[in-house]
Amino acid sequence: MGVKVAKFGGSSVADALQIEKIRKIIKNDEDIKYVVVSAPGKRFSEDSKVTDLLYLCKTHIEHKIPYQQIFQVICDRFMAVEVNLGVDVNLSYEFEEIKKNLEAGASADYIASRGEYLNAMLIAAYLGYDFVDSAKMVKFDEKGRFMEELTDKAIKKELSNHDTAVIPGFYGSKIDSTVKTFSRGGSDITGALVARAVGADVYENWTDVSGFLMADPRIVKNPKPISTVSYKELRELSYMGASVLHEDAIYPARVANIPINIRNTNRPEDPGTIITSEPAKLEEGQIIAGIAGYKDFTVIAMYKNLMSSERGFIRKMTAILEDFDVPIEHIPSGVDTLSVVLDNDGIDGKLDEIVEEFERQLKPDTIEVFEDMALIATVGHGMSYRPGVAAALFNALAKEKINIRMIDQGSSEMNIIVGVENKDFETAIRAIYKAFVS
Ligand SMILES: Nc1ncnc2c1ncn2[C@@H]1O[C@H](COP(=O)(O)OP(=O)(O)O)[C@@H](O)[C@H]1O
Ligand SMILES: N[C@@H](CC(=O)OP(=O)(O)O)C(=O)O
Repeated sequence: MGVKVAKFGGSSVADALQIEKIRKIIKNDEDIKYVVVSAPGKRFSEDSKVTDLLYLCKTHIEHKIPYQQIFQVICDRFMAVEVNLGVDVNLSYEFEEIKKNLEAGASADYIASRGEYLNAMLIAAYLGYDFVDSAKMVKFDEKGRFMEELTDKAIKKELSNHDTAVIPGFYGSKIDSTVKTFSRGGSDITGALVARAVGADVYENWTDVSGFLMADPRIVKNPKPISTVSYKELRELSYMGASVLHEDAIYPARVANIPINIRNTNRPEDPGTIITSEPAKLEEGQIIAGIAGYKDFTVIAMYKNLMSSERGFIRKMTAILEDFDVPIEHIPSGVDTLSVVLDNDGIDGKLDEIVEEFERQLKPDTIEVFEDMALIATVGHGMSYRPGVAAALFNALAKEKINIRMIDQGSSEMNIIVGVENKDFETAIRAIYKAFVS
């Protein structure tokens, strides 16, 4: 008998009906010993995720606006699940505790984490599994940086006392015991950490699509599924916006060589996508594994005569951004040109000051700023050393009259990233998909 870790995302645990589906999945596979769950997600497209409602309570309190009505909506959702599953976990006590902490000024991370906490308690009671709080196992230092080794040891130690357990995803605790969350979508990371610590044979990630698709199904109609893909290809796609798996969930599985299997809770008969160190198995004639991207970047493009022979240009540029505490996404460069791609959230309103500082310290001949840009990555090991791939991609975009503002090809030749205007994002993805896949 083996050991599997199964993570169920928000849509898979959105209400009692969905939780009944996951019970069937678990009962049909005795190897699923450890279950990681998210907070209830959307039940239909206009619905709210519990995590979003929890953050909303916190912002209401910060702005001294009554939060009780939103909190009641959250309580009602959990109470309906408790009644419909026929379990009793003393929710009214839990709600009172959360309310008390909220009013005493508990952090946004604490309040956001309660969705996973309450859902895991309910699901553990329903499955007859132990509830094990992640705050005991997933550790962050005093600055909020994730502590990999300590976490691995703590999970191993704690779970050695439990044959079967339900564990809330998304959060852990700092050394001072306060709650700290991963970034949004972080339950995928918790699942991977548990899989690594218990030496799972496979890490199953259950969601609402039958695996990784070659493009975002909200943009491309019926994109082809990917049956197998490598950790590296998947990390590129996740990092570039394919939200089905958090980009940081890949590392823990990869170091322990644990295959990740993306599955659909609503269609458990589908095999989904298997992720290992092997490159994507492509159909005859197909050269890419997938396309992903996201919006809201700024590109600052500089030209300076003889830039290529100037010493320290890039160092000075990165030092300026470090001083402003702005992370860099990409640095595409030409002979005497250098662009830097920044995430708008990361710029945090400091664009004018950054440009001024670039002008003062770097003295470029020209400096251009392109706001409202989107980045699109076309990814696949099959692209390496194959002539004509970039040309086919640029032709596809030219045919749609889309301006490419920036091009960046990773040294592995496993991806080509193009920058286009936000307004062209969806059309560009469809054009690339059409050129390479259908
Ligand atoms: N390449 C892709 N393949 C599959 N799904 C994708 C892709 N890109 C974006 N998605 C979206 O990711 C969603 C699943 O991720 P998410 O909403 O985080 O699920 P969960 O709540 O189960 O964690 C899908 O419903 C789909 O709309
Ligand atoms: N509930 C958290 C964490 C998470 O991973 O959720 P999901 O599995 O639904 O993406 C969020 O909404 O960010």
